[in-house]
Amino acid sequence: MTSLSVMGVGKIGGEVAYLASVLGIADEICLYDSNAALAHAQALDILHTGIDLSVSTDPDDISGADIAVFSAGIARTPDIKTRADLLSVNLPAADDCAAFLEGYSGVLITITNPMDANNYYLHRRCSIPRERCIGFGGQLDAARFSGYLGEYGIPGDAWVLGEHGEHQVPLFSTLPGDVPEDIRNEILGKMRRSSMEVIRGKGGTVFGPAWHIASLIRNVADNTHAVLPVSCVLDGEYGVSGCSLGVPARIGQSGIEEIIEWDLDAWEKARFMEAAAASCALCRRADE
Ligand SMILES: NC(=O)c1ccc[n+]([C@@H]2O[C@H](COP(=O)([O-])OP(=O)(O)OC[C@H]3O[C@@H](n4cnc5c(N)ncnc54)[C@H](O)[C@@H]3O)[C@@H](O)[C@H]2O)c1
Ligand SMILES: O=C(O)C[C@H](O)C(=O)O
Repeated sequence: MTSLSVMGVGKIGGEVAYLASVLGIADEICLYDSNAALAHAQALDILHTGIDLSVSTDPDDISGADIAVFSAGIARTPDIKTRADLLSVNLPAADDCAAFLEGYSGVLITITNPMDANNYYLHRRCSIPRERCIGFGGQLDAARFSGYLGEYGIPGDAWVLGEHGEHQVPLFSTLPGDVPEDIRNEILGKMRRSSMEVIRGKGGTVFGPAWHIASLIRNVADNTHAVLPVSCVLDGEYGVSGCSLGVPARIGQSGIEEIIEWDLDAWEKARFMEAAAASCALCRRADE
């Protein structure tokens, strides 16, 4: 029995609620949106699948859920160059949803961009312990990285740390073979541009992120202890504090069980520290 609340049930939140329902990950869901008519319609649409689950649109039920997803706010259009550009426009949505998360004792998953800064902001604003604030993005970035590695005929598992944004850090040192710096930079450039190709074509990324968010929710619900690339509020790990950033972490029912510190090579370390500087600066701006 897992209960899930989704705050912001537009393209991504709606798809996550649908997937969590049809995949049997959650059997109790609460859907909240500032557009109450949309939340009502999404609830009805899910109920019309005929799946046996309970669906609420009462915001008072948000804080009772085992897992809460924050996906409310504005998404990028082709005119919005970076996810960081969404900070000030999405803080009001974070504040609105934070009001429902006071004293929250479940696991919060942050989706809304800039995801790392919003994860840090909600951790502080709602006093939710950092272990229970998981930022989503690394699994999606890793899937994209894996696609590019395939294009270049490079074998190995794809991992992406750092910021879910311009400062993402694909790991090449964990691959079996050496990848020269010019190829690393070429692949990183493609990764930075990859979601915009989807946004331009269909108005937003949905299937890719929703699939991986559902998988993250399942890992929490099923207490798998799997190691995944997720954004964690750092307190000295990797030499960084004062922001949330993508790192390998063990995930279970209580949230982040362990942050794992991997040895990065010089190229990765330099980019990880750039990511930390960028994320810390955004987090400070959010706190102002
Ligand atoms: N982390 C990731 O990998 C990832 C992936 C996809 C999308 N996103 C981000 O998720 C967010 C949502 O994207 P989307 O495509 O679903 O957008 P969307 O516009 O389709 O849906 C957003 C929903 O949030 C609601 N909303 C806005 N302000 C609100 C508030 N104050 N309180 C409650 N609800 C509010 C809107 O009514 C809308 O239904 C964006 O910031 C987007 O960039 C992140
Ligand atoms: O790129 C975006 O703005 C949406 C999301 O963060 C994504 O990576 O698909």
